[in-house]
Amino acid sequence: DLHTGNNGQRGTEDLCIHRIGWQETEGVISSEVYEVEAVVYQLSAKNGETWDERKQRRRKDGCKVVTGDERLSGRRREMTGGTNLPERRTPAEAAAPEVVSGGKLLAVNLYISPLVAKCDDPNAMEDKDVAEVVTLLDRACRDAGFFYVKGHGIPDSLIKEVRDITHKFFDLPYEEKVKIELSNETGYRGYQRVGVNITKGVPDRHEAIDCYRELNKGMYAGLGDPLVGTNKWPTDPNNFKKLMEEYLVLCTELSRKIMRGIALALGVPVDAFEGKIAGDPFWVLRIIGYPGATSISDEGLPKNDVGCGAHTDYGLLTLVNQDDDKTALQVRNLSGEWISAVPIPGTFVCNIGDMLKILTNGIYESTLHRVINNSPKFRVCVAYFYETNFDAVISPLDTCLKKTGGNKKLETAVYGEHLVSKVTTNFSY
Ligand SMILES: N=C(N)NCCCC[C@H](N)C(=O)O
Ligand SMILES: O=C(O)CCC(=O)C(=O)O
Ligand SMILES: [Fe+2]
Repeated sequence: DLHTGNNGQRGTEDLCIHRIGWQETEGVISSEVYEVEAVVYQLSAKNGETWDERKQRRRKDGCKVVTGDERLSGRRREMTGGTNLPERRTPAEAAAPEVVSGGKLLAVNLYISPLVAKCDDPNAMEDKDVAEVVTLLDRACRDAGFFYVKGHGIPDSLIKEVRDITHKFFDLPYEEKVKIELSNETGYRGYQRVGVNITKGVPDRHEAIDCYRELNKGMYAGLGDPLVGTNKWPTDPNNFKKLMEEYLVLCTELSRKIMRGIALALGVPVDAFEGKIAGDPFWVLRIIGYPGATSISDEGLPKNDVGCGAHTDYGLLTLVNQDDDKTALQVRNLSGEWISAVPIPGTFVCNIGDMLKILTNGIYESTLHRVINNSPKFRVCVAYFYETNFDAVISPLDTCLKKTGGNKKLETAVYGEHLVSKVTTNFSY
């Protein structure tokens, strides 16, 4: 961390600049992301005080310590070289919470806590903080198809624990992991080794545990039968299942709230994505590991380094919990360029799925994305997919149809059929 400012002589604030993310190729850092914390105070520093002592004393003195999120509305700025410090921003600039990567607008970085707190309140939109989140959410979904959320209420410690336990599982020997192997007989639930999952005919360089919400045989007139089975949780690490189940509950509730925000953003009733559409949401959890990059295979041939080929997700909204220290997820923007989703600790990367694209008649695009782990280190990602009701019949919402000129751009889909057709063709057997 770098500290700058006026060293407490007589001014009003110090800036504490943390490096919170960086992009690394073969050990060479090409870009870095910083966050700025401002410490507002009136007192001058005492001689010999350390930064932390000073901060503590100011807190005690009733001075306000504000974080980058409160002060800069979550604005992040990517810089190259890592030698320049971000300049001070005007309040107007501070209110523009975009994430920039390689000089381009990548996504909107949303501090969604007002929405999380008030989305079930009938007058939520009268709250100016909620209205602001909703405006930004609309912009994110329209222009980027993809955004980061912070202020979501899921403890950072839990988010990190979920990744840590995932690393522990993938570190186990193959014989241990394959005990919970996925097959068509397990309802496509369980562990798949590297190369078994395929995207557009090409094996992906990832291993994973796939989990789905429970389905019983014959439910929905048998629509879900290929996915019937109980989830195959590892027994080692021993608290794996418990932790993931706790996490699933929180992700489901958070997603429902974000979908309320998206409904407000679209100008449809706040509960438009509940009831028949997603009042009984299906979910998918993929616990994924991507081996570190090795550019040459044992046979001396260049290796396929694509961790997951370009695809869109199938449902409404995806919450991606990714390792903090490797940049691997890439998102294609509206101009067709691939942009890296540099990790921002404590955030989820959210992207829009196929069902939301249909519901909005294309106002929101389902985001094409892929994963390339160029880091020499093993990367994990725990992706939570919030989907519609399994048997939901999905076609554009009236308001969205009107807004887009009245012509249906996409075929009506039954979510469960879409999911089953994807899952049953995703494996190399
Ligand atoms: N449940 C979801 N969304 N899973 C996404 C997996 C994407 C890769 C898959 N092989 C494919 O081709 O779709
Ligand atoms: O690993 C990631 O960051 C994203 C994974 C993903 O896109 C998926 O599983 O659908
Ligand atoms: Fe995906």
